Amino acid sequence: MNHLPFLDLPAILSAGGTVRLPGSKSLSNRILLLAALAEGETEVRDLLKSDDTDRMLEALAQLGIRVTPAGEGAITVHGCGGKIPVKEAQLFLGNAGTAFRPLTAALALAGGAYHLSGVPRMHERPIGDLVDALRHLGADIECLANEGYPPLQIRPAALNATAATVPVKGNVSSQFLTGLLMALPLLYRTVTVEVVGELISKPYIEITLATMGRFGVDVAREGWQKFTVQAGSRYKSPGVIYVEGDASSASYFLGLGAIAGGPVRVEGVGADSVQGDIRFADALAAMGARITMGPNWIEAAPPLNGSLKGIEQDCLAIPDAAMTLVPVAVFAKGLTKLTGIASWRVKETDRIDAMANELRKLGGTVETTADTLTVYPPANLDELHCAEIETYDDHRIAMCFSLMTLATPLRILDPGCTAKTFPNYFDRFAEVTTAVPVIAIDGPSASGKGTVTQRVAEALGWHYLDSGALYRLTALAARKAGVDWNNEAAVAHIAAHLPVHFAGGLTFLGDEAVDDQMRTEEMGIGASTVGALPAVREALLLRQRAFRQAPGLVADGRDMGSVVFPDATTKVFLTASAAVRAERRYKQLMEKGFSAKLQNILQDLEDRDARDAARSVAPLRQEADAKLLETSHLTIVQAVNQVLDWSGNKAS
Ligand SMILES: O=C(O)C1=C[C@@H](OP(=O)(O)O)[C@@H](O)[C@H](O)C1
Ligand SMILES: C=C(OP(=O)(O)O)C(=O)O
Repeated sequence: MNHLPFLDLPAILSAGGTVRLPGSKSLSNRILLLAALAEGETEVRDLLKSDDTDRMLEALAQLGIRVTPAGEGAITVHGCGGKIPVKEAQLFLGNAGTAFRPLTAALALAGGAYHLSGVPRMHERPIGDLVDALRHLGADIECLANEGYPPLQIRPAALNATAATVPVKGNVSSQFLTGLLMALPLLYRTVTVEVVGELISKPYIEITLATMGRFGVDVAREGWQKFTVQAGSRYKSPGVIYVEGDASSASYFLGLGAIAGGPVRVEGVGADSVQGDIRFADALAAMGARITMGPNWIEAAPPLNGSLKGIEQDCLAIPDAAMTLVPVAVFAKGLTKLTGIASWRVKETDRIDAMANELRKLGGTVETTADTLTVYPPANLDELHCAEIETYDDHRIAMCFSLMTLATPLRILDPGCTAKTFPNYFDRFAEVTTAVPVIAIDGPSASGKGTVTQRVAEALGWHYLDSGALYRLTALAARKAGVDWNNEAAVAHIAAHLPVHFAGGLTFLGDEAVDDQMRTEEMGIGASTVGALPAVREALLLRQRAFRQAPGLVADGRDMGSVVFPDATTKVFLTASAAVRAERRYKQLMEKGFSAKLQNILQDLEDRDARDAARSVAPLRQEADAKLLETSHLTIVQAVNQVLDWSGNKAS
């Protein structure tokens, strides 16, 4: 599991390949609960292993349901035949709606005392409409903090034996109707659920009915209005049951296939799926993507000619996958308006605000209302820029924004939040994407690496990063602000907010071109001093990674291959003897008309080498995977050609 505070994603050039999907969250948690309530043993195969299913499994264990391993990706649930063994328990259900809502319903009718709680956000997610329906049936449920919200205390109650119908509202979440339907067989009498008003997320009710059917309970229905569970309905184990791949998880890869070259194929869901979120593929097709489908797979590729086009899409039936249309829309021509998404506001976070805020951080243009979100794609993708993406403990925000790497590198905060439904999402993502290549050239001061790096970048038509310049600029900015170079916190603050930009071959700090000021020996010492401070290196990390833009980057520094771009496609350690470097620096200074003493330069270089090699953070050394380029006896052209040769790229 991923507990990193952040994950920096490089920009990507393209995506293609096949992804085997993890199991469906919606199916996994329904199957687990029904297998627990059923008579007999159920072997569940391809179960999703994630936070949400772990919460359900933990709850079932506490309720006395025995679950035993049954080989790779499979478990056996020993059903209780409708009689939950443990009559008193405190259950923590995290932020799993598919655990919280159905367990509330089942336990309210189970005749025990149960305390149900979740993460703070779960206590802000409404459950009042389900509680009202269960109270109508005679259940004793207390909302312990705020009426209509968890945490809940359920107590044994004399259930109302005469209520033949139970009304439930379904305009906030379909999980209320789902929970009620799944629990009704515990009443052992005929009850009809009447849906009051609008029902959202309808396809999830189909998943519920289909799963109940697999466990032997057929629900009679009148459209979307009435659902009747007959007396005598009992869950019976189907023996072995397979969990389909997750159609919502598929959306990220299909979205990628549609925008980034493709094709990308997902395996585990397809035309035969019971999950409504496969209809996300229709929305992509409406945007012009090429979609093909088999019974158990879906493939997406961009339009053959031209680009995707914006659409207006009613998302009421695909609330989860619809979020993926937001990043996809950025790469389309014309605006995309998503409607019917009011429920986004009561999910893992307020998803309308979260998606809009984070897209704006990258430079995107978004408009929102209470129940719509409109994306205005930029005229030019260059308008988008690197930023830190807040994920609000919402797996889908983290996964959605990974698609934005087709435009810019970015930082995902708390990437581990994908564990709610897709623990190793970013590994799968890396497997089907090709990151922008980086040639990392590290080496000591005055080795000539700056010149070689620039020439390699020019030859390839790639971007160029002079990372040393960022350290020099930090030292210069600190000096201008009167901040001591050893004041770590203050210098790190300056580094994080450095108003730097590079234009016309010049380096600007604010409005001032500072190339001459930063290229002095003194600022060289400043760079090495501030560069030894871990907080400063940390503050400059994302700024450096932001340079990794298509078609490629050639980066010059001291920790390019080891720290900043550990996945660099080519790593070079470029050096020369101290004597040769001192001579080169001496000549440079003479040419610029500065006076200097060769012996002093040599001494300074040797001191700096020692300081750089000895520092505890990112010490200067040749990494095991870097190729050594000793340039003492090479011309610049020879050195450039050697790097080009190692990188496998030809000059453009
Ligand atoms: O029943 C289900 O499995 C789900 C129903 C949907 O919720 P709403 O009905 O609250 O929209 C969906 O967003 C959620 O991820 C899973
Ligand atoms: C809304 C979601 O989850 P939950 O099952 O907790 O409602 C989701 O997975 O997007």
